[in-house]
Amino acid sequence: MSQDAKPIDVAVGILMQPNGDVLLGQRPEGKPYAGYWEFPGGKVEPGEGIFAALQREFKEELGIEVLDGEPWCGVEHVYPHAHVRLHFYISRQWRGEPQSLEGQAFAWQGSVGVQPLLPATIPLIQWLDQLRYGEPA
Ligand SMILES: Nc1nc2c([nH]c(=O)n2[C@H]2C[C@H](O)[C@@H](COP(=O)(O)OP(=O)(O)OP(=O)(O)O)O2)c(=O)[nH]1
Repeated sequence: MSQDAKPIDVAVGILMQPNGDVLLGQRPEGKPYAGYWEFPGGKVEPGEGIFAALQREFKEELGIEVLDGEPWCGVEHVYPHAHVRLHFYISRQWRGEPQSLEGQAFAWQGSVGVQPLLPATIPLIQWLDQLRYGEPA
């Protein structure tokens, strides 16, 4: 895909527990960057709102209903396979217990220790630590 192509919008959700733990998932076989860790989410469909896409993806992948989401930050990244515009939301309220409906591995993480992470997601981890634990002294 050409780097000039219009970016693809992707809705991404960071589920955050009261203790600050966040949920990561591992990309399945058959997708670009299979085995890499990411925050759950996926491409926004034509005519779909970003938060609606996020709710749909969480229903499909994890079987939960995301009840609220605060837009947090946007990141654009050009991969060899696609030019993506990622819309990250932080969600603290959902209904149901996450289950792996599409065979992916998921992990709740405090300080994120799973590796490797998708390149565009790497900077988020430090920003997230600043959000959860404050600026380093
Ligand atoms: N979900 C998610 N996607 C991310 C993150 N970081 C990052 O660069 N991406 C990129 C990888 C992909 O190019 C794109 C998401 O597309 P995808 O292929 O996983 O989406 P999808 O589930 O809708 O895929 P499909 O229906 O086409 O199979 O966003 C992240 O933290 N979470």
